[in-house]
Amino acid sequence: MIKAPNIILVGPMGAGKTTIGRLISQSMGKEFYDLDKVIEDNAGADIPWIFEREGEEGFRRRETQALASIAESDAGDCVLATGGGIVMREENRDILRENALVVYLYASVAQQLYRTSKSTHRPLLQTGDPKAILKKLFEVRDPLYREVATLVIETDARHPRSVANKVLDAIRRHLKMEITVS
Ligand SMILES: Nc1ncnc2c1ncn2[C@@H]1O[C@H](COP(=O)(O)OP(=O)(O)OP(=O)(O)O)[C@@H](O)[C@H]1O
Ligand SMILES: O=C(O)C1=C[C@@H](O)[C@@H](O)[C@H](O)C1
Ligand SMILES: [Mg+2]
Repeated sequence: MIKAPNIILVGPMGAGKTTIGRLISQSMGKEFYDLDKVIEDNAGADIPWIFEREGEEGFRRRETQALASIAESDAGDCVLATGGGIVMREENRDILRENALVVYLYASVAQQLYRTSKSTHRPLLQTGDPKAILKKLFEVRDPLYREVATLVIETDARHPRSVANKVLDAIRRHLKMEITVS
């Protein structure tokens, strides 16, 4: 049997990367990592604290280090949920493309807004009108998510379990296709 590669989920805040990542890791029998959590564990502090003390630039440095160490070392054995801004650095996009099967979880701005509205742990949404911020981020980032992704999965109007099943089906189909063409 051909071993599946590392699976990395990208997409905006509230797309469901953490939720869906955990579900598909269980189904695939792979280790699950959430990059935001890895960054927090490495720093011994939470994301709002890192943004406050080190600025977004400090957070992005930590994010690149954490991504590189997981993507390049955990050969084929993990599902990694990233943070919404992972595609902002070209260096990160190269790591993503070279080391994993990347899945873009697409969510409309309306869904992003709804799903992020119940929590206050995302510093970028604390500085103004969340809808306008999410819209602006989406305009910049949607093409970058598409640039690194092998698979794009729509998540609006779907229960997390149903999104997870859709992702698993798409991965299976994709890997079979890779086997027949190579
Ligand atoms: N398909 C879905 N339908 C409805 N709610 C969802 C769906 N996916 C995730 N959620 C809910 O949306 C919220 C945000 O999900 P989650 O934290 O998984 O997003 P994320 O993509 O990891 O965001 P971030 O980039 O900020 O880490 C959670 O409360 C989760 O339960
Ligand atoms: O969209 C972003 O830039 C971010 C998303 C979160 O997952 C965290 O990684 C952090 O709050 C930044
Ligand atoms: Mg998350």
